[in-house]
Amino acid sequence: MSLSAFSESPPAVKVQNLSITYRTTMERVPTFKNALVRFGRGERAVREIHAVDDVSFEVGEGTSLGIIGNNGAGKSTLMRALAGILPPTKGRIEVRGRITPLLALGVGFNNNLSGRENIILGGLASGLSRKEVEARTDLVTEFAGLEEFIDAPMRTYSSGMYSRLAFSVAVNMNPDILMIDEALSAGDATFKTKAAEKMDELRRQARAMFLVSHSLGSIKELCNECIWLHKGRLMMHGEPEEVIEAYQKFVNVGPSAMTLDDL
Ligand SMILES: Nc1ncnc2c1ncn2[C@@H]1O[C@H](COP(=O)(O)OP(=O)(O)OP(=O)(O)O)[C@@H](O)[C@H]1O
Repeated sequence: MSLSAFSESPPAVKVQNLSITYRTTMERVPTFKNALVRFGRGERAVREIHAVDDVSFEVGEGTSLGIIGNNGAGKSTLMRALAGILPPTKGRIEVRGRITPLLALGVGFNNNLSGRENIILGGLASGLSRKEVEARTDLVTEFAGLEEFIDAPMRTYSSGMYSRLAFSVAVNMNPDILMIDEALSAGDATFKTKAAEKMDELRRQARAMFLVSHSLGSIKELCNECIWLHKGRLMMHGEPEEVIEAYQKFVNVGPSAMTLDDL
């Protein structure tokens, strides 16, 4: 499907020829000896990873965009770039509105601080004033169901408690553009239901929503558009049904596999 089919409403996000390249050193612990050996072989000390490679798309207001693709396809990197955490190596990103930068849930949390202090951190990071964040602290705590633990350091939290708080921060700061990376895996079954309801509400309010998930069922349920990335390239942009079908054909797992975690 062509991109123009989606561009009736003004774009909330416009991505043009975006490339993100990571530069990493070859060794965990660089040594002089290894550097000499590499120099002798004429090898370079840095490795470039083209995590996002010349990707262009537009998302109109009111869109819920699912982002799918195998491990390492570049989904989280694209989300980080959209949130302004990673600068584009090449290309442009235009965003209209305030974005919540809590992506992979809890990125940016400090484990030595209490839950309450991390709510403040997360809120400030999403562009609210301290007063605005403080006014929301009880709501965030209550949504996460962590009233008793909110003043304990986050290192003492279970992983479920951790992700419940991260999700609650992400969704309760009233972002214009909501970005969720695998949110639906947050917490137990009860919390999942609550999370899904909250996402539904936000989807109706937010200017746009981005959801990265390996759960293709969730993408179908929650999104009205979908992009599929493969090795940093945009393979397809269209309606979730058709993009998921093409993706499943591509990975040859058949339509019955709704979760592709092991890819
Ligand atoms: N900080 C980093 N430094 C170097 N390379 C990175 C970094 N983060 C990601 N990469 C590489 O960039 C590529 C894309 O990674 P990314 O995390 O965006 O993929 P993904 O689609 O979100 O994967 P997954 O489904 O496993 O979460 C991978 O090859 C990965 O190894």
